[in-house]
Amino acid sequence: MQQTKTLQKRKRIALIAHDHKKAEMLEWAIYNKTVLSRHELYGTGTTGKLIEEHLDTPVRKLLSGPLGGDQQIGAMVAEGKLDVIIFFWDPMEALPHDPDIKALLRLGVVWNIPMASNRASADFLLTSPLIHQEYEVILPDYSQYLGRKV
Ligand SMILES: O=C(CO)COP(=O)(O)O
Repeated sequence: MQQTKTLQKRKRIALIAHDHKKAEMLEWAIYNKTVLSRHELYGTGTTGKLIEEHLDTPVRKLLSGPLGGDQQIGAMVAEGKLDVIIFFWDPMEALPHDPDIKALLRLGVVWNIPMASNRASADFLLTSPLIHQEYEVILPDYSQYLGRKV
């Protein structure tokens, strides 16, 4: 039988931006302050602090990315504790925690999480009627992997 989960009206949204993308993330977040403040916001350390200060909206701050913040967000995804990820990652610079970034992006796909990596897609997500709706999502079926002998 297919497994589903119900996404509440108030979404749990993770906001993450690399250093060269922080200004863009902040501008986007300020522009979308009204919508964002209706949801539960999470962020990696520095991004979260920046957004909290400028939006005057509480953001649950995890560790800074290079110190494990991406992994913490990834763990939340795996545990079904996040609904949306807005992650403006830097396509122009290699970062020391690249494996963590890749791991987070992978888990977002594994768990069928709506993810935006740039402003255009973030706008699509935030203007979707689903952002304020309660709705049911079908969870991916990984029983074939769970049943496999390692
Ligand atoms: O490095 C990050 C994500 O990979 C972001 O971390 P900060 O928000 O702490 O800068």
